[in-house]
Amino acid sequence: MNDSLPAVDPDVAATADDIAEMEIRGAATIADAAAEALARQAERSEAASPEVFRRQLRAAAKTLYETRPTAVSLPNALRYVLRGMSGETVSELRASTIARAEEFQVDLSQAQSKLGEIGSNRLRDGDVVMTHCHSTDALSCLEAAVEDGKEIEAIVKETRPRKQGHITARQLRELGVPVTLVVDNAARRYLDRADHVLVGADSIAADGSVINKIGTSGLAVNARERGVPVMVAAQTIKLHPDTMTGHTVEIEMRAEREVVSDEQRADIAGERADDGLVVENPAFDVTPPRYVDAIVTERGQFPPESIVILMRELFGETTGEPWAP
Ligand SMILES: O=C(COP(=O)(O)O)[C@H](O)[C@H](O)COP(=O)(O)O
Repeated sequence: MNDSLPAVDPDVAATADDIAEMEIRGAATIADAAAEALARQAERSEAASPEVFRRQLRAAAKTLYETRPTAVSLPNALRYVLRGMSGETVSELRASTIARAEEFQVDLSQAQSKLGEIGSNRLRDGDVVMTHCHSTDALSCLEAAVEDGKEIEAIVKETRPRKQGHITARQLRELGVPVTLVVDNAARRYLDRADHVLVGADSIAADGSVINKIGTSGLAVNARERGVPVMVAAQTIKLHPDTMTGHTVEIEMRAEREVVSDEQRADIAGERADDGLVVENPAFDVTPPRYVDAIVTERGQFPPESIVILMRELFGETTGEPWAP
């Protein structure tokens, strides 16, 4: 049924471009923007029939879905909004879609606050927390701890190649948290000072594996070796339902220019042709459950091995593609 889906609203196309180019990034923020884009598509639609309206919304969902493959919050958001599209007329469909998108956005924000309260209970006054990348779910835990009056210090990994650690450092400084910014290679050395490693997630698999920014798995292994507990802050929108039926999570490979410029590549390649030089840039990696101490969600904290129970409760066994009729 996806043949000849109609063109999407320019705002939807712009949101899709922003997600692909990482102007909009981070799993929760992507989900929020995707729900918002579907609402815009519904609002602007001039469909002459309910069937045309539904096809436009499916086309918008497909365009958004195809931007980045790893954060499951994106298809989960699209599926949630499209499943709430109901009514016999275009105006009923429009109203239900917009209402459902708004409900999703409100739930997302409330889940993050709730998760933050739960996660902050793991943090004690005076704790030092090491972070990786930039996660709004992880920051929610730190913010709640600070609001509770706890003195928290942060060691923030830079997170090459895109340096999302700078965003984390800036937001932590806004909260008044003392920050030590370190390059990724310094993480093991600074783990000696850390009481927790705190990261977010793009997807959580049914076996409790955590898919997050490249470098998370190495950090978790080092933390285990150093005896530092690893806490993953992830709303249930990050649970990947397809992994219950054996599917794996696709790891996004991004452009080599994020790692080396054309000039740098030419310099490395030297006199030889480029063929022998390969630059790989995986954006995410998989941390096995044995290196994770707790997954903190808005439904409570879970040992990674038991997350599948929550996943079954929330998603059932079947999912399907977000835009499937
Ligand atoms: O890996 C990243 C972002 O990767 P990118 O910068 O490539 O999108 C974040 O840790 C998760 O998405 C969780 O973020 P949040 O808690 O905000 O959902």
